[in-house]
Amino acid sequence: MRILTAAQLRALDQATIRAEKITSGELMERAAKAFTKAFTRHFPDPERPVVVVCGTGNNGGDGLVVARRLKSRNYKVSVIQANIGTRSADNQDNFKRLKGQGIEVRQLTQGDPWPAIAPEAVVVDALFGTGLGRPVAGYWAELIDYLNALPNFRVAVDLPSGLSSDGPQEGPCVHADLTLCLGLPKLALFAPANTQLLGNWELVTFPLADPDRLHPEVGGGPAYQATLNDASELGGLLKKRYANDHKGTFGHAFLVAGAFGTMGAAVIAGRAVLRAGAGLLTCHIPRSGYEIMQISFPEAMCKVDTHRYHSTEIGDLGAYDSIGIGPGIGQEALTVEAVRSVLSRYERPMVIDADAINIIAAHPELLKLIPKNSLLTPHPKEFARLFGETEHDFARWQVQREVAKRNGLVIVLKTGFTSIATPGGELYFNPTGNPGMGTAGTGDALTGVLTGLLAQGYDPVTAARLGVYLHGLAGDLAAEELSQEFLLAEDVVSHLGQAYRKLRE
Ligand SMILES: NC(=O)C1=CN([C@@H]2O[C@H](COP(=O)(O)OP(=O)(O)OC[C@H]3O[C@@H](n4cnc5c(N)ncnc54)[C@H](O)[C@@H]3O)[C@@H](O)[C@H]2O)[C@@H](O)CC1
Ligand SMILES: [K+]
Repeated sequence: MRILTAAQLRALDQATIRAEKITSGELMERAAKAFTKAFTRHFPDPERPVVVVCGTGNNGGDGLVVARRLKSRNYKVSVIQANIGTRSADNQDNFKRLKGQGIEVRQLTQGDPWPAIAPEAVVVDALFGTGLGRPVAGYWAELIDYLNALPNFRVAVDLPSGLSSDGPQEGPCVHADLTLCLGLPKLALFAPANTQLLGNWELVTFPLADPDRLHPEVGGGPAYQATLNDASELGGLLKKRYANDHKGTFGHAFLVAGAFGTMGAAVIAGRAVLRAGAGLLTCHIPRSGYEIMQISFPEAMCKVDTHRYHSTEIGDLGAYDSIGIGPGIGQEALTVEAVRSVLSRYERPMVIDADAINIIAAHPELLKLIPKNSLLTPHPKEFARLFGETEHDFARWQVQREVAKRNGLVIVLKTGFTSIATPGGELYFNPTGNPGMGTAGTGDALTGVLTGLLAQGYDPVTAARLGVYLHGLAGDLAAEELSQEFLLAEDVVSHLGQAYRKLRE
């Protein structure tokens, strides 16, 4: 599913109107109908009052249609009409259509005292959407502050009013508890800095033209800026398994993980490699980790280092279909040399995580040794160590894209909505996962999943998109069953089976 800028969304609306021979009013009706359906799912009780706060653009127009539609379902709905500027044509039409419906409308003009809103009412925020042209200021900014100070549950139409859809946040913004985003996702939904403003968000879909056909209309460049991974596409990327397949078919993975005190990282990552479907796994570990590994994880084969506590000398790599390196390896000088040697000798895409990333950050000359199309999986702090600090989420995505392209790498930036930048310049966002996964070892599990997918012959971009999705989905299924608080990394790994099954459905 494509992620478009506000300007591209406007072009898409026009393309839809032309292609389907409908009016803009009919498109607004479509959007508001889909919104109302989602809204009534969240708030099924028509007795609970709903106050729709409408602006004068099409976001306000949506709000007016929503009010009319809720009224026809017998909801106790009223409207506050904020007279911000000139009404858009569809706003005007829908304002007229409110007449005679028995909906109370209160007008709000600059300088008016704030309207009273019953505390149990759901406030529907339809002041501004993607048409926001500048930060909200003056009286209307104070209205936003007033709404934010109320105890009411706030549901945003399309975007919380005041939110910048395509860039860093400037100015006041409604703090929504729930955002029902219309049509296609906007980049702002994925920015960690916007989490508090958006509340939970959901996408409300309705038929729109195909954005991939928009190119000429938006004046060059790609017709979309990023893509949201969705199950229907990813499910189709899963490889089939045949009756005569055997462990050789599914690849032999090699994992360099663990040190004295951090052998758990090797156990978790190793389990994830095989649970993701790789045929064979060999782990390179320091001598003191040998019993730990063999006892807790008998399915793995072990290559034991000459050093008791760290990995220092890593042997022949020729036999392996994929390599994962980094979880728990530490940053000892001898380990730095071991990483250098692996990076310079292996020629296929590999997975680089955790301490291997920190080692590369401390020895930037290593970046050039990384085999092309390898996967790097930094979290934001590791990303900053590698590629420098950025001012905001949008700048970081830009840097992520540039470094992925320049170095020919797949960069997996681990956040709430993990982003994946590819050597071809694409940016993908992942929708699965939950805060319960913020617990020790889940990153090691992701390294294992990715290494396991590469071993099975998935191309690196597909491995990243699938791996991040499956890992997050396994975490979601585990949290559903066990609660977010209870979750351990091993629960994520043990739910990979259900995640695969669900994705194949
Ligand atoms: N495909 C879709 O998703 C559709 C979306 N529609 C809705 O249309 C919205 C966009 O509508 P518009 O483009 O009319 O824009 P908005 O309704 O978001 O706001 C534009 C209005 O606010 C004014 N304005 C902008 N920034 C301001 C500021 N800082 N202070 C004061 N006034 C300001 C503008 O001059 C204009 O009058 C979307 O967010 C969505 O809700 C639908 O109606 C049509 C279909
Ligand atoms: K809004």
